[in-house]
Amino acid sequence: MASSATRVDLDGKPITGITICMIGAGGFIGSHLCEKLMSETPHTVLAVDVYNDKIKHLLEPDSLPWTGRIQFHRINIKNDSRLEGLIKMADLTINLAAICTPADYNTRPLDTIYSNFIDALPVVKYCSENNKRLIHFSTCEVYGKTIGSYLPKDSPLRQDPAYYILKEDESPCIFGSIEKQRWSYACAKQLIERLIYAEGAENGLEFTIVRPFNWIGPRMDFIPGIDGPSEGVPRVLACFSNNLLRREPLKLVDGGESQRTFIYIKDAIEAVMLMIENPARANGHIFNVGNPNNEVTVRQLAEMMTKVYSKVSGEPSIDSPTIDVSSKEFYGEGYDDSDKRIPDMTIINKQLGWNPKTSLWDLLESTLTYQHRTYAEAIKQAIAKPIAS
Ligand SMILES: NC(=O)c1ccc[n+]([C@@H]2O[C@H](COP(=O)([O-])OP(=O)(O)OC[C@H]3O[C@@H](n4cnc5c(N)ncnc54)[C@H](O)[C@@H]3O)[C@@H](O)[C@H]2O)c1
Ligand SMILES: O=C(O)[C@H]1O[C@H](OP(=O)(O)OP(=O)(O)OC[C@H]2O[C@@H](n3ccc(=O)[nH]c3=O)[C@H](O)[C@@H]2O)[C@H](O)[C@@H](O)[C@@H]1O
Repeated sequence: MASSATRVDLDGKPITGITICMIGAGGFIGSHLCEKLMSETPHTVLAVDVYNDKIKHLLEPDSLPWTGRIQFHRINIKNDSRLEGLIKMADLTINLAAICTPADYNTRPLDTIYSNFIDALPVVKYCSENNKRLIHFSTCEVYGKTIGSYLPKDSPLRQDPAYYILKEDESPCIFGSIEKQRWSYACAKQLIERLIYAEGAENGLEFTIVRPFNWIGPRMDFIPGIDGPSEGVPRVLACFSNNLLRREPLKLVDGGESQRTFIYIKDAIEAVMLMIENPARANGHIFNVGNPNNEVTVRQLAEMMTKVYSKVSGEPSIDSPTIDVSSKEFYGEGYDDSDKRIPDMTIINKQLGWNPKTSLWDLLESTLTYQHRTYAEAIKQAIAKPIAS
């Protein structure tokens, strides 16, 4: 329930309720953001998506304390004239809609480019023309590869943070060649960032751009064959969860040497809330949102998830918990990878005073407890079915 105590922003001013048009509200991040907005703020959400399974618990039944403050609009933003009306009704638009799973970037590059650039264009245009504030979700993938990755393997400069820390206002965007279609997503996101920035500079659009660094937690993507296609390839948290639930080895792409920093979705949502409620501090900025303290290689992530899953499920791990696969076999031709992703936190710290809190072990423990509770029984039944029939 929205707290009755007066809520204030970072400058001590009372926060009044606003209307937010949230596009992509039915996805992983959108579902957590809607939950937070409903339970802790007075704001109203016009939730736009083609799916609503992940926010059903917020929409039904009619007796929920926030009834009337969230409305679902089943709209495909590619071709629906109702979008502009919703943006006009709102004080703020948050655009989360995108194709954003690496398995799609090199196998469906056209859909990826259309989704991340072309389909986002009208949203930017309507916000700019109607003087509405926009929070747009970009990605840490816009940084691409680190400068350090191009240095000789034995160069001592590889250990120098200047060659790998990713800074919003300084780091270049380094992508592979055009045949490496993995970068179709990053390139489309980069161009929409540039367009939004230009709308700000030339037409006064009030914008904030978010670059998430591997946000993970409950409701991320799907478990193949249970609540998504059997042959689908979700992001790494769901791939590894699926393997653990099915007692299969976790697949390490190209040796699992790439490095990532993972952040708990609930920590990241706190940062977005600060952006929503402190426009004067957030407008005109691009923010990295990640947890620089939670860096692991993908192999280390697999090992940690195996240990945590054993703990939460009470089942011992299998004898060979991981297996190596090539990226060509796993993702197909045209895959490439970001080598290392550590966010610089200076700007978000200065503007919003935000810091992540949750350790990788703790966030995996709560997330894998959720995965086990939600899926273990369904997986058992799915595995038993062919034998029974
Ligand atoms: N999760 C992360 O760590 C992460 C990292 C980097 C960037 N991002 C960005 O954040 C945003 C949200 O990511 P997410 O993890 O919640 O992804 P998600 O796939 O769970 O959510 C995206 C939502 O957008 C909806 N959508 C897509 N196209 C649409 C259309 N044409 N019309 C209406 N709805 C549409 C989808 O149905 C989905 O519910 C994306 O823009 C993504 O690129 C996320
Ligand atoms: O989440 C993010 O911050 C961004 O990064 C992701 O990209 P990536 O981190 O490469 O995507 P994952 O699917 O989560 O893969 C992470 C790493 O694990 C590896 N992987 C994935 C799945 C698997 O089963 N095994 C495996 O080794 C991948 O090759 C990659 O190196 C996606 O592009 C976006 O969701 C988002 O923009």
